[in-house]
Amino acid sequence: MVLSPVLGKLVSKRVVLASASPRRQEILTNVGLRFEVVPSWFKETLEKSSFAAPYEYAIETAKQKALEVANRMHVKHLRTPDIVIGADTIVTVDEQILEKPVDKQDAYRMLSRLSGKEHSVFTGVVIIHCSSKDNQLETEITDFYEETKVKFSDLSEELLWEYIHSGEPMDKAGGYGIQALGGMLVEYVHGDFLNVVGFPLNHFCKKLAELYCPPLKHTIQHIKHDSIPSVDTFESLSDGESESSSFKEHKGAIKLDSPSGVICNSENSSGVRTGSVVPLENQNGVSDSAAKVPSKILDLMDGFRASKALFVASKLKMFDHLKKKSPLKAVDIANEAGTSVCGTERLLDACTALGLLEKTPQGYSNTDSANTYLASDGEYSLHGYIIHSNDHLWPLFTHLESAVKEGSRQNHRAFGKKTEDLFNDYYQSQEVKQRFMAAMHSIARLTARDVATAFDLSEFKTACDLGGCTGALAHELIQIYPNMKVTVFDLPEVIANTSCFQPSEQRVASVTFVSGNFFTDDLPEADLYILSRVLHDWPDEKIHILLKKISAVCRPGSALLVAETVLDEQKIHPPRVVLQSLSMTEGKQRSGSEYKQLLEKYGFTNTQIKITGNLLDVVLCFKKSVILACTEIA
Ligand SMILES: Cc1cn([C@H]2C[C@H](O)[C@@H](COP(=O)(O)OP(=O)(O)OP(=O)(O)O)O2)c(=O)[nH]c1=O
Repeated sequence: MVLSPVLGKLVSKRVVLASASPRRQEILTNVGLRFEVVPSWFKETLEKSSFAAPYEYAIETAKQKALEVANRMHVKHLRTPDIVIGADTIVTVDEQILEKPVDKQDAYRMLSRLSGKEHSVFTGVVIIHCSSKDNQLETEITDFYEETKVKFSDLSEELLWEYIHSGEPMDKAGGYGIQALGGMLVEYVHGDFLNVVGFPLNHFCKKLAELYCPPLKHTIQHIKHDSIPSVDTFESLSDGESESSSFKEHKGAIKLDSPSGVICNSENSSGVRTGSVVPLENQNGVSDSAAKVPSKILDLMDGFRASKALFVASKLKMFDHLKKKSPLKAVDIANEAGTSVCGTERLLDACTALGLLEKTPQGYSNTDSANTYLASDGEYSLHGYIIHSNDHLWPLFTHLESAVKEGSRQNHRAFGKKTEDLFNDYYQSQEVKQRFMAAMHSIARLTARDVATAFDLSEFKTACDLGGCTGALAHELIQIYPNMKVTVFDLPEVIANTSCFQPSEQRVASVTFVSGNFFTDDLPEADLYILSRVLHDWPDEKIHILLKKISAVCRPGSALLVAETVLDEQKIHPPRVVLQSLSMTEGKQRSGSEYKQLLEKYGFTNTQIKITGNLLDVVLCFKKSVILACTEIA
């Protein structure tokens, strides 16, 4: 079992831990999993006597906890998670299930039952894969449990009450915490220690490996040529790395033009279906070796086609046409877009193959996510950023080879202008300016809620979003913190163009736009300064000027909030951000410890980092010598 390929696959997914347990959060954070925490509201009231075995009760409770969160996120927040993890820990002694004590007497009752005896700790875990079809939540559930045996020594009354008065038993199954003071009660532990603490990490990692990197089936497939086995479509082929085969069953016809041969199904040890390919020349007999199809590499090879298909369909507003009316035939869309019918049909089919559209005999329709993220008018539309990617990033990336050889940004090759000229260009040409602002607005809208709620900011009465562009984050902040007033500080050319991005119904008075250059002009006063997607773009000298200025104006009690994607300590995850670095800006992406170090240099301490699972993570730090408690919002 190797964990990094699994984590690599999960990094682009919205993973949610449906648990308020700080122990579970810590255990999963320690292995490098990136996840959001959304505690479950499910009440642990299942009828225990209806379960044949205690572990069944723990699994069912874990399942209900996770399903409650998956449903709530799906319905309320339009944010269907990809994976929800739930867990439930119980202690069993003399065939009785003990959960968390309700009061000290209850803790006494539990602990005295455990005194001098061996008991079992069961944790039930579920991993739910979620998807949304026709606005309905669809789930695939994997569950397991782990048992650990723990023996307590004989506990005197005195010791029992001393322990109960410590307060530790109250939020723990069985009324004790083995990882802290409760450790003194324990004579021995047989099995996974972390299982007792609330999460069986070893079993969980094995399960993830089974789901995401199933072992390759090297054994030869025996195929009789007169009995064609049931077949999968090409998408389900696995090189041991493809996600599609891991937990989705594909049914369909044999892919006749498959270059490699006939594809047949097999089941691995965990009951997960995998595909293997039998070379054509061996179909009449027994194959010597099952060829591996490196689907991940093939996907990477073809990635540019997929990106460009998305860009062009967005640029031609195909998702907008289909949002207004659907289903539509290729010819209707071609008429609307002023494009060729045959070209449009190929593009629409490509978008369908990529899962962006649905195709029926009546024509093409948007999927739910195309309606939400690709049509240009949606609240969370990525249209602006997609157009920026097509018009600005794509030309830059065609010169990647020169960029790597020269170690510099390739604006002169891509646009015939030097970096400096091009940057000025953003504020010269109205079209380029609007495009850039729309791109920034796209990302800010999509991330604003997670950035604004990563920490409880309610104690800050005034905030200043430096380089806050269209004010998308500012508007989210005043929604969540009605007593906050936010100043958006940006270049005059930007501020002059913000009107078309303003929400109609908001309390506009709480957001003020101020023009200025944050490197050279005085900064507005605020309790909280915000730098969202700023630091990664600038070289160290510029960052020095900016952070020095912010530090100088920060009053005691003031804080700085940095929203950036925080890299892991090896600086290889998440891949999206590592790839972003290839555009060779003079700035750089940083890991959590690098942000902490950087901010400390300018007198900011008590740094807290929240990995949100969204495109931006959040770093909050406070001006030195002032200690403020800032609690996370779950
Ligand atoms: C036995 C034991 C339990 N525990 C904890 C693990 C669990 O957090 C808790 C059992 O309660 P659970 O109901 O499993 O979990 P929870 O209420 O803490 O969180 P949520 O329901 O939101 O997921 O007891 C310890 O921390 N140490 C121990 O030694």
